[in-house]
Amino acid sequence: MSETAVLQLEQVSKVIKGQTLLQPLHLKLEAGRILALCGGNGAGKSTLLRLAAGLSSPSSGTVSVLGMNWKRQFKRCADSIGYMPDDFQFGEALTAYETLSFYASLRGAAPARVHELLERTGLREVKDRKVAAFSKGMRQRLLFAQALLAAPPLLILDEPTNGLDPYWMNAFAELVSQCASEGQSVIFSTHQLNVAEQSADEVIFLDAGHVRYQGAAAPLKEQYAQQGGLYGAFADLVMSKAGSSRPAAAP
Ligand SMILES: Nc1ncnc2c1ncn2[C@@H]1O[C@H](COP(=O)(O)OP(=O)(O)OP(=O)(O)O)[C@@H](O)[C@H]1O
Repeated sequence: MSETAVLQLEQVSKVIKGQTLLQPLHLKLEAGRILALCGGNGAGKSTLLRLAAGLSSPSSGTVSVLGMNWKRQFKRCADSIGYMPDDFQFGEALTAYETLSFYASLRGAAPARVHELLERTGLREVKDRKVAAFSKGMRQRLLFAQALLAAPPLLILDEPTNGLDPYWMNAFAELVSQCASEGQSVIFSTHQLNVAEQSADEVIFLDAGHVRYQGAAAPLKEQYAQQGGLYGAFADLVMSKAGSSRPAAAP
């Protein structure tokens, strides 16, 4: 008997006002796997992640988390995910510690978890500083810590490395790999193919709502080893096609 997928999309599409943002797609993410969603601006990455996070309803098909349908078991699905949106404003009057403690109380996470995550995301030293004084990268790390609070089975991260410096971009890859080794599944979007290269087991290349590649990262990395790995693969399978979205960042 096959294991229940942590995230499953079956024949899912998204159409808004007659415009197809996402062509019908299937996706199955197993426990402990990391999936990178790569694509240029407007490719449909956030659209897909919002569907996975139950924040938007599919125009066709079904989205389920651990075999539960978002429509029928919203609360249990919501309790099973950690979500990091691509744009989010924290309450600026609170410190990093207060902010994370606030979300911890909403998610039922222990105070010790707040300290642990401040440490893991490099924010312990600045925990008593107001979030208003945080840089973009520090806010991103706080947002990432927020998603990890309840140690959910599924992490849905929209552009998690946006604004991170090279050290933290590398650290992000290590952090998600650690989450996966502890059994959590991760789906994240990125423009940075080097981040996908470092951490993803599986990749989806999206282009104007179309899936151009979906599958294991390893054979693609091997096939395009002489052309820069996943960057070379993306250049060949997406960027070289007429009418494709703009290039993603080079490694
Ligand atoms: N609510 C909406 N109504 C109409 N069009 C929308 C809506 N949300 C997104 N779109 C369009 O859907 C397409 C995909 O948007 P989406 O935000 O999913 O792309 P993305 O891959 O996350 O892009 P980026 O890398 O720039 O963040 C874009 O053309 C966008 O303009």
